[in-house]
Amino acid sequence: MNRVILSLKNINKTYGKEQVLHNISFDIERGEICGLIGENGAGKTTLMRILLGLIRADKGEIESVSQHKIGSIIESPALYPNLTGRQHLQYYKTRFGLKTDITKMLELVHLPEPSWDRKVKNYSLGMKQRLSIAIALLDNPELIILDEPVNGLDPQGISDLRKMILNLRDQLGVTFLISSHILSELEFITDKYIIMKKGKILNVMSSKELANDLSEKIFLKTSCNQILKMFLEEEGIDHFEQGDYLVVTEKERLMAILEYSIGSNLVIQDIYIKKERFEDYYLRNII
Ligand SMILES: Nc1ncnc2c1ncn2[C@@H]1O[C@H](COP(=O)(O)OP(=O)(O)OP(=O)(O)O)[C@@H](O)[C@H]1O
Repeated sequence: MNRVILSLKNINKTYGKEQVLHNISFDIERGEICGLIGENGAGKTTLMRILLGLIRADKGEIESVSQHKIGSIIESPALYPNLTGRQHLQYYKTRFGLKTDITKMLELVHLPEPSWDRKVKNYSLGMKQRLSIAIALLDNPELIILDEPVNGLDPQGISDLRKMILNLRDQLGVTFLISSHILSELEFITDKYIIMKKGKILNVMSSKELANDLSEKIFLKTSCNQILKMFLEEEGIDHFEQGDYLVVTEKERLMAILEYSIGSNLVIQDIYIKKERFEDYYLRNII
């Protein structure tokens, strides 16, 4: 079975004289959680609106599962302050002639039961997000598109949203395309990163590839760092000093460093390896 459920080929979009999307191409596979990452103005929202058929691309092709199987929360969803959560789902269910079990949807998005019959004007932002996702799920979509869903949520809200997205993927097999301008917000849940800059695709990489790309540094504290430093300089091993530590950026030279230290009777007082944070990688490579 073909696992690709959405395939973009050379999507271009111009507003007036400004070309905001340049030859955007990538595939999304069934059940994947894809992070669409890019700084403000990179073109994420424009691309998502094209995917949803809200605006037209100037050029390019989108091959997808049937359009009605894409759910989305792309702009602040139309929530009515004086309706309850349950009434919202009932309203959309009737409007679109659906047969979905409303209680199941409310449970799936982990909206606490006491709030089901409370007016939405009393909901927190996180609860509104969950209700919006429940609405998007009503039509049993294969793909859900979320535009910056993390915006405005506190750390607990972000963690709850991540758990909910994983649950929906695992329980219903829903595929997600989620935009964010902060890489670490989607860390731990994203299978694939689609990284955009100034309307272009900079990179499409799996989370594993990204993890391998994160640099690692060895922090070393010995009984005499000066002796070790001389060795590093002689051998041309890239390093710098930070407080009591020598920091080596070439992890593959670790064995040589340890052999030298032991051979020179240096006592290794502390050693640890620190992996680059997602955010630093992002700053180093993307912005
Ligand atoms: N309706 C429009 N008319 C003219 N220009 C537009 C329109 N919508 C977006 N743009 C421009 O297109 C570019 C991409 O905007 P877009 O909103 O897609 O980026 P984004 O990555 O979603 O940014 P953000 O993270 O700020 O939401 C920007 O330069 C923006 O000013």
